[in-house]
Amino acid sequence: MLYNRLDELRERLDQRRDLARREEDETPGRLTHRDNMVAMYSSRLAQLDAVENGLCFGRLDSTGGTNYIGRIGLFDPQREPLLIDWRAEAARSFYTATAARPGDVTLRRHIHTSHREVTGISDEVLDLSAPQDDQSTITGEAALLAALDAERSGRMRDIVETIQAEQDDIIRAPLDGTLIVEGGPGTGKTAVALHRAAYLLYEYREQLASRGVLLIGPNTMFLRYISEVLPGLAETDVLLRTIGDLYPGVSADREEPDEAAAIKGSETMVEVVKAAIADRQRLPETEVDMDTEYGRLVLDRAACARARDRARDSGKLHNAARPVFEAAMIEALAEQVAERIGTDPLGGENLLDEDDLAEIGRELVGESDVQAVLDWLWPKLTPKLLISGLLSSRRRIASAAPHLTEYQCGLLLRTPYSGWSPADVPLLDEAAELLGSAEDKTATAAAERRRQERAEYAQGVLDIAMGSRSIDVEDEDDPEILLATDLLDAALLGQRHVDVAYRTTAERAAADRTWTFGHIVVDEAQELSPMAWRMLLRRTVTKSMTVVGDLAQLGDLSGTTSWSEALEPHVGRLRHRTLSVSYRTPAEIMAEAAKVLVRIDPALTPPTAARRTGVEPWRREIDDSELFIRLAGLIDAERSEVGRGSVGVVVPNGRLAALEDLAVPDGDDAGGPVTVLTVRRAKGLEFDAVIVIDPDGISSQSPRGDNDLYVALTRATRRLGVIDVSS
Ligand SMILES: Nc1ncnc2c1ncn2[C@@H]1O[C@H](COP(=O)(O)OP(=O)(O)OP(=O)(O)O)[C@@H](O)[C@H]1O
Repeated sequence: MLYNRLDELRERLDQRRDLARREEDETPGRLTHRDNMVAMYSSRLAQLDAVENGLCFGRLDSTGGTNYIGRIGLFDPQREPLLIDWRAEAARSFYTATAARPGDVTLRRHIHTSHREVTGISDEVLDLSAPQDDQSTITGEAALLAALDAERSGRMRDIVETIQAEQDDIIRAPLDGTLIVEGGPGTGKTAVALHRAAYLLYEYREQLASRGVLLIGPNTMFLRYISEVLPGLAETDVLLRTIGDLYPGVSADREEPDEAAAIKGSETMVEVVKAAIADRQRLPETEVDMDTEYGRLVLDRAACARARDRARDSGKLHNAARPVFEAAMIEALAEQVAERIGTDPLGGENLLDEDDLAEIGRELVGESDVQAVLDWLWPKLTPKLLISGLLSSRRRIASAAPHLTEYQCGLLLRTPYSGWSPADVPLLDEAAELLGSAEDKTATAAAERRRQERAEYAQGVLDIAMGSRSIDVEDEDDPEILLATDLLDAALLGQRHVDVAYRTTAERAAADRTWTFGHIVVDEAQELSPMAWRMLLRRTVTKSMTVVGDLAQLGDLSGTTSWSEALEPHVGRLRHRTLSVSYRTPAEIMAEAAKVLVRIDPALTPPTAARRTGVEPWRREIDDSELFIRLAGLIDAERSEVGRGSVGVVVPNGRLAALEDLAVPDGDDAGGPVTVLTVRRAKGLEFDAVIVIDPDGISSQSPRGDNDLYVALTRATRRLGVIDVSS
């Protein structure tokens, strides 16, 4: 019945899309309207396709009746609920009712399906005095344990069927303010962060639809790993980004030494960027000369300094202050011309008046020699020009960052046009803030801004009404909503000829550096440097954020060591929540990792493992010369243990090149995929079996090497092996 309803809805959307496609009115406004409608229907259809598997996964019996819980809400034609969206308040006790505190819940049933078939159920009877079906068994943990033991495919799955009470509490926490979620490895921080994004988009639809939600992850491999979770929950309007690709038009894939990244991440770089800009506001050694139609004109250093001071004192950003500098320089040049051609031979006042001077000034501005001098003394700068100019000149680095040693200056130095590293990106953003736009602020620019605002408004209203709302599918029947979007389209997008193609909020946000989001979720947040936080905090006006991380897993040298120090000065008081149970790492493996955790900080305690597997971690010592060949054999053995499950081989940075040929990216006849990776890449990921190579090498590769080793040892869901390398 549920699937019949889903099919009906799909068919209806499909018909509407066809109808929209056949729209024949070819006037520009109607064409845009048609394209928008087609895109929106397509995106809604994709959302319905995404919930096909596991559409309904739970049943909740309470004294008030029976409800079915699923990925979306469905209603019958009489508007009676058929399926309750997992995020609705009515579904909440599915996650929170316990035997000790059942509330009015009598039975919780997990329904297991494969495609459209029910393959099993597991029941938890919460009120033992209630009449029981003979078939019911008390299997509250069965669904959870089955999920935890399941093979990992290389893509994270959602946990919507088995969210635990402490996780539910965080997922449904109010939107306002900044929430810090801490928890050890495998406690579900990423899972909770993703489900919270989906929940917030459902619960605060109108607030968030037009501004969108941004999720920051540590690297692109991680973003790929989590990329299927939100679409599977029918949410497509979350922008997933690393800090390195948050700046539109920049893809930061250049590698650099950790030490260089650490320098760039420090907050002192704000002053360095300011100094680099000041450095580009030059003065000539003695004088500058220009050939003009009035002959050769010369301005001395003092005259240039006066013009520079006037521009600096204007309080404007560098690019906006350029016209001030230009005006002061032209004034000085025009006076020189006036003296030359307007002097009264009889000794009276200069023969040229204000208007003449202005006319001379206008002519001088158009002179190419004059412009070349102005560009040299006060160039219009883009962030990319400024930062690449800074980092490719030892002289400029030393002048803008006098606090750095020569060795540190050398670390920052790079050849021009050699691409951007992730740590460069917050510098670009800082530069963009300090430079201001390099475009002339002409009337056209203002008009463009107004046009954008109008388009954004229209798009926002559309998003709210149609595009990015969560699926509460019966709205599809609501004539008011359809009428509203049709009217908006006709009025705003059509009659006013505002030329916006339909783009999701996430797409529009991705293209706009100054976009501010309705909510920001930061995963592996301990890795963010002070400069990265500055960049991110510019993307939120409301400071509504969910920040998840674990300080014990901090690897980045300029990362976060205290949440309150990093954030409270910018966002005010923080709210804190903790996750205490590790769902990934079995007790046997957690015991191994705990030995490293005490080295990091004896006061820290590891999370409690949700399960034991009975499989102890193994340890071998292998001679360096035999490592490759013997490791190949050990990987094969692990693959046969975990079937189609995944194997991860975590190596010190320096061994990656020698061992990466052992990877089997997509799996083969012998088993599932094998990934060979450094700790940085492994962050946030998990594998059925993990082999950690050369733990001492990992520990000693960075001042945070023990943290890295702790991360490496906690990536396995089932099996762990450790190989010490001797030489
Ligand atoms: N309630 C749950 N039901 C089923 N699986 C869960 C649950 N909570 C977490 N998991 C699973 O546990 C594993 C670890 O979760 P996740 O990656 O979110 O943890 P984490 O705290 O982010 O870990 P790390 O800090 O090591 O990156 C994932 O496979 C996740 O799906």
